[in-house]
Amino acid sequence: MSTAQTAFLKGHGTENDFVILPDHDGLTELSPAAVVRLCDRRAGIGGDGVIRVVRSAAHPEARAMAGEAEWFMDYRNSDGSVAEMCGNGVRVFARYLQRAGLAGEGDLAVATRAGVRRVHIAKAGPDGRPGDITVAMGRAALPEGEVTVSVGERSWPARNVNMGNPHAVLFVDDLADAGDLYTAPAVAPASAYPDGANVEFVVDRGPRHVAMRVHERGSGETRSCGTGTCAVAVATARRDGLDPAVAGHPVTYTVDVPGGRLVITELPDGTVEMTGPAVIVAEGHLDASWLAAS
Ligand SMILES: N[C@@H](CCC[C@H](N)C(=O)O)C(=O)O
Repeated sequence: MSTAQTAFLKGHGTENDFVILPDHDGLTELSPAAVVRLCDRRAGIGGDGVIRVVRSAAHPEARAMAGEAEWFMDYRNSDGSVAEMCGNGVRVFARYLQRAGLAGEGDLAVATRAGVRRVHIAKAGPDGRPGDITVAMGRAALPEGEVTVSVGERSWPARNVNMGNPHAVLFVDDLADAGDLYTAPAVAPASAYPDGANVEFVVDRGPRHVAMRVHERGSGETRSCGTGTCAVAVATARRDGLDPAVAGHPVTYTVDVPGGRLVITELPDGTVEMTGPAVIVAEGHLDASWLAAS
């Protein structure tokens, strides 16, 4: 990374936080080691992941989507691994584009490794507070087969939900049942998740209202996971005997996370919409020699 390419921003969506690297022309070599250094909360900027902002036309994985979406979200987990999709990240990505004058309030499309996602940036409030952002997250896939999640000696049946990235959703009596989540819960069978899993622990809060904790693949416990809230809403709806495709009307769940609240709606066509906040908190420049040392 050269000195001319070291601008960064820091942002979060319901406290799922990211280092944002504008690299519009795709000139930056971003190694897994550099991602780990950037996400380090003591020796780096700190974050659950890194979002590189690249023109779709400038990225080999996104070139085919360039006609539909000008911008590609190159998302990395804090351990340096690549992920297909990040729900909170897409909202923060859109907020970055808005702040940079590259998108306005209203509709835009964002290319991700899970495909193009359509985004709507709501108007700012009368107090100037930025409007919430809604993302069309695509359809949830619900692979068949039993899945079990274990923490220590305890095990629960879980639902396999894929929102472009893999999730195991389980219902517990108390969110404390998840334990300290310093290590990843065990998910079996391994064959259900060849690329690993994000794991969501869910409790009921009221009618169509749940709360969750998450252990994210590649990042550990985070304060929120957008794709996770979508997986949770769909899994909870099925548990409650609700399928919008059968009912013929949308089904909405409020999902509380440690870092805030997201509202998730599954539509009769099977697609899922996520609405929530996105905040840019800082903007600056990285020391290029520090980053080059990784
Ligand atoms: N926090 C994200 C998900 C980020 C990717 C995930 N850890 C994975 O590896 O699939 C979200 O808001 O969806």
